Amino acid sequence: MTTAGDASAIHAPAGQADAARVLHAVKVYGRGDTEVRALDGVSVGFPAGRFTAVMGPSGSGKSTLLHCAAGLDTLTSGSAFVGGTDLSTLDDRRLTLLRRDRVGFVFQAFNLLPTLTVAENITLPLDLAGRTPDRDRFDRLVDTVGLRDRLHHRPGELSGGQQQRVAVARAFAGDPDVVFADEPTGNLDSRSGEEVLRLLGRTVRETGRTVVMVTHDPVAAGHADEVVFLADGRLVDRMAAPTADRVLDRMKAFEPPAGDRASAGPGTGATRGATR
Ligand SMILES: Nc1ncnc2c1ncn2[C@@H]1O[C@H](COP(=O)(O)OP(=O)(O)OP(=O)(O)O)[C@@H](O)[C@H]1O
Repeated sequence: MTTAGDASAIHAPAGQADAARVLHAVKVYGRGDTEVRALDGVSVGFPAGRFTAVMGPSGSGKSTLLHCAAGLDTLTSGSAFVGGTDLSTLDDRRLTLLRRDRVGFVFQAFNLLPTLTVAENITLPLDLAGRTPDRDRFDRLVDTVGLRDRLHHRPGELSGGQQQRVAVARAFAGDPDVVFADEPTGNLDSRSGEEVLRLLGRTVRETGRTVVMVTHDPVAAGHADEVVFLADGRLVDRMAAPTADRVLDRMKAFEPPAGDRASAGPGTGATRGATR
């Protein structure tokens, strides 16, 4: 295992194509006194057919990395690729099309359309693209997420866990290159969260899809094939075959020394993750 500060030695396993990656990614918010360097030269690939979790303390740049890798935000410098496509070469229209056709999203807040049924929410990306959903594929997806008896319900009639499973089905409906999930279990109780995590893991393993998930929670990260760790906007480690305990141990290294903890205040990522 590599150590913090030795970022040059952190590589993905050799020989695997990346579904998405960023190279020398820098993201600066604000300027002058208020400048924040949210990403400070991150190079990381997310291998195709794998479930990768992104972890790190609060403010380490996880969401920024996810948003820039997914084309929801632009880098200050460096490059972001989905498959072989360099996002910086796309104009707004082509970027919108790439997000619609090649990327799936799952957000903490579900983001379902309340007036549409479950079935309509799932096929929405395809409908927007003018594509006809493949019936068999749709059926398999509905069975995988366990929502067959809820297809004609509206999101408001579902539990949070069920709503997030709809969001997962929607994210995979268009057969995207990669699904980006930002704290997908953040609004769920631990049992519903566990179901969503198992669903993500199963979908990756059974269909060869790719998932990149930001989380604070070592238990959530333990469902991934690999965890990448950020600290202060830099990639500091990768862990293959993670378990919740190993991830928690690694996160403890980010906590301030005991003497500094009182002044650090509540809510570092490590602390929050450990207590969920
Ligand atoms: N729109 C913005 N304007 C200014 N600063 C921002 C903006 N978005 C993020 N930041 C800053 O960039 C840094 C990284 O933020 P980011 O949300 O990526 O971290 P994170 O690791 O996802 O944090 P958390 O775990 O708390 O969600 C933080 O210091 C944050 O305050």
